[in-house]
Amino acid sequence: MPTLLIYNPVSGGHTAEDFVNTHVLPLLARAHRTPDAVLATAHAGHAGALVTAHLEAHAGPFDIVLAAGDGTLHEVVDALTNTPPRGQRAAAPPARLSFALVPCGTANALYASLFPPVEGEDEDETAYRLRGVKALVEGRASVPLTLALTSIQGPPSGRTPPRVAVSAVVASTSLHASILADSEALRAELPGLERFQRAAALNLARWYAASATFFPTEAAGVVQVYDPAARAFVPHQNSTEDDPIVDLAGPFAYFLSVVNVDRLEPKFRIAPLWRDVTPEGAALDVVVVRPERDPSTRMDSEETREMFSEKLKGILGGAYQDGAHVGLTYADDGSVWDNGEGWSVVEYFRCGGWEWVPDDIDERAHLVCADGEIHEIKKGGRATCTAVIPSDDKSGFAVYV
Ligand SMILES: Nc1ncnc2c1ncn2[C@@H]1O[C@H](COP(=O)(O)OP(=O)(O)OP(=O)(O)O)[C@@H](O)[C@H]1O
Repeated sequence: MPTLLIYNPVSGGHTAEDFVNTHVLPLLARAHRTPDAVLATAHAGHAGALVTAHLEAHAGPFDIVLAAGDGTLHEVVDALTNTPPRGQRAAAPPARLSFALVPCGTANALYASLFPPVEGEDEDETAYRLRGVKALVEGRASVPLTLALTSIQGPPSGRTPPRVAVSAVVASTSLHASILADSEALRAELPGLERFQRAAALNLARWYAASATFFPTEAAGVVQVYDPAARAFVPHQNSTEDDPIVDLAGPFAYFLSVVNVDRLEPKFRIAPLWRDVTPEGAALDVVVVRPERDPSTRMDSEETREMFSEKLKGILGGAYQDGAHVGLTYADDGSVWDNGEGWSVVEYFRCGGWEWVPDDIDERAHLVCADGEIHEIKKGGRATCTAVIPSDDKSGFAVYV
């Protein structure tokens, strides 16, 4: 199958070029899979343009070896989904595009989720980073990717058509979108994961004024929510087959949906159920924290937000303990337990889609993050996110595992 190798020389710790030359190209050559082209990205947005141009000139299906992080993968799936087919892309029926990922980014959420690091296993780092390429050269089947399509719409009276952001990892608002909006400015100073922690500290006390709506998955027919007592997904109490849509009032502290991943960093398992209870068909897992579920939150004030920010830090810290946050509940006095009794602290939804309508007065609630890229909802607008999966094994995107 035609193979294209693309690397982003500035992803993460700038290791991609050296790693490709030293390890990836020799491995491909030994397997007689020398790429038809080896291309380096020269600027933001270039990965999408390179792949689109290549697919317009050559017929698929294609394998792409991608040495980069999640943001570069996002550029490729976003560009191909949003660019009307021309050339070979228009002449031939849709062809599947399969990626062999080489983790060279900062977070590498998708790679870490597909190949979760095993505690105590002392595989060396080079072998670990070559697992995706090994799966390709060993001829393993690629696994289809679910996509999250987030339509960013302006006010009903506006004339700009909605922009559809395509995610293969995350679509979020609230704290996560604020972190990604602020962390980019810290990239030069802090090239590693620390920049996300620094940006988190700046934003932990913010609450986001918005309302959200959840739509059911086709498979379940209802919106599901994780029940810490049952340790399982159950139908949300407001979702029935006749009336499955669930509305949620703000304020929100955290609102993050994922596809394909259970973690955002190798050890940060924010959506553990994605891996523990594999979704059937197209689905999104959405992790929500609403501060007013805390029984000790009596009124909204700066002091309350500061106090809740400490609690939120502890709650999200559960993601570093193998996803323990999803089992936390509130005692009557607002303290947080893990005994399964009381209100769940985190609302963990499995749904087919969601809608987010920010209040006009809250500027930060207008930010939406799609795989690290930040979009802004115009005043009076909304964001609507839907999960989609390839309709057959000849279309869409897939990854070698
Ligand atoms: N030559 C280049 N110069 C500057 N920016 C580039 C270049 N090539 C690509 N980019 C930009 O680099 C950004 C970051 O890349 P990428 O997502 O691969 O790494 P990362 O952000 O370090 O990792 P992760 O997304 O896994 O945390 C991409 O969004 C892309 O727009």
